[in-house]
Amino acid sequence: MKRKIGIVGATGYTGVELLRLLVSHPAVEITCVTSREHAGSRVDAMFPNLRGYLDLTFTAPSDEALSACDLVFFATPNGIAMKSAQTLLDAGTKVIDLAADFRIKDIAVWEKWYGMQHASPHLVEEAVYGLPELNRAAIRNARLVANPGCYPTAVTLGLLPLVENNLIDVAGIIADTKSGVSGAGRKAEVHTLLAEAGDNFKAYAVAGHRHQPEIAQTLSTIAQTAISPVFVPHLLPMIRGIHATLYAMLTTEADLQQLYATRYAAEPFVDVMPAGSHPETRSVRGANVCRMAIHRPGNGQRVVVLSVIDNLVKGAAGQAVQNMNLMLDLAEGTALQQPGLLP
Ligand SMILES: NC(=O)C1=CN([C@@H]2O[C@H](COP(=O)(O)OP(=O)(O)OC[C@H]3O[C@@H](n4cnc5c(N)ncnc54)[C@H](OP(=O)(O)O)[C@@H]3O)[C@@H](O)[C@H]2O)C=CC1
Ligand SMILES: CC(=O)N[C@@H](CCC(=O)OP(=O)(O)O)C(=O)O
Repeated sequence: MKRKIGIVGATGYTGVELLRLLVSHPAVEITCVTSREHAGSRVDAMFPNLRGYLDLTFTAPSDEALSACDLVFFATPNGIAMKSAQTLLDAGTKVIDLAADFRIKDIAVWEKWYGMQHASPHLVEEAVYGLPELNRAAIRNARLVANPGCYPTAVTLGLLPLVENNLIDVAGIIADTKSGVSGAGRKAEVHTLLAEAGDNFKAYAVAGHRHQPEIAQTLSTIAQTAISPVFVPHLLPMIRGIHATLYAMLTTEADLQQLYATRYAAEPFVDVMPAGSHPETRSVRGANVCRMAIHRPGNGQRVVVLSVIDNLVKGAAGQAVQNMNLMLDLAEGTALQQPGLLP
């Protein structure tokens, strides 16, 4: 029997990306999709790319209706999933939150960065951080998964082999990252207007961005020492994609190409390119892949890792489906095999 899936916030960019991926999934059936604004409208009237794939109408969010699902995705702003998660878990429904409600283990840190009181701090400890390349076994057994942020996915995967093997000066890590505007979601905001973001390029949140503590938490847990990297995001005049340029100083000599190739050899959704390559965001557009390349400029001690993802796929909905597959004991790559969309 197909598993019943619900999506809260199905009219947003990550919500409609979940729909695009899940309509071709052979083992699941989407049974409940919510929108407060568009309740009562047909999904394919709003998203014609889904015509012929989905015969469903948006409903207003209701914990009772969502509790009939085997698994529910929250593709909602921060602070929504934390209000419903306990009710759904009590009903035996698994939960994946694409927002940040369950990502940060230190509640005080979360409340500082997200500017609100946590509604279910007791669930944060139980929640598994949904980066399969790090936590696959725990995700398989989880009822509640915190899907990672988009920038943290690109940055963490790019740095993982160096940090796991204690090869770099962790005090000097710099994560210089750039995102397309879909990373900001579908809501109307001046800074994502074509006339503002198009033909323009700028850094933002240099003084502090909420993904910095998320990256710091993961890297610090791996290294078992406090790591607080410099993290600078930029807004690129494109729609999908994140490019992270990661800088660190080697403290121990190693064959980095071999190290990365070995670390990710069994990972279906991480691609380590040949030494000296330049991964492009368009090579992962629409694909659930983190593609990376390792550089040693001048063969010195400086390491530069280039890491690209589609923020809506490996950075959000694709990673969430990968986690769903693990949680429902399905083949991990089901519905996630599409290559990137060129040009
Ligand atoms: N965009 C990206 O690249 C990434 C986004 N994320 C995170 O995923 C989440 C969703 O992002 P994104 O799809 O971009 O967001 P959008 O702003 O595009 O969509 C938000 C969705 O949530 C619904 N919603 C808003 N408020 C509520 C509420 N109070 N209760 C129930 N539903 C609500 C909206 O529909 P309606 O108002 O009609 O109910 C809409 O469908 C966010 O937390 C974001 O930070 C994570 C990684 C990457
Ligand atoms: C370009 C852009 O605006 N990106 C967003 C990415 C954040 C995001 O998606 O939030 P979570 O991953 O934490 O849910 C930002 O910088 O706020």
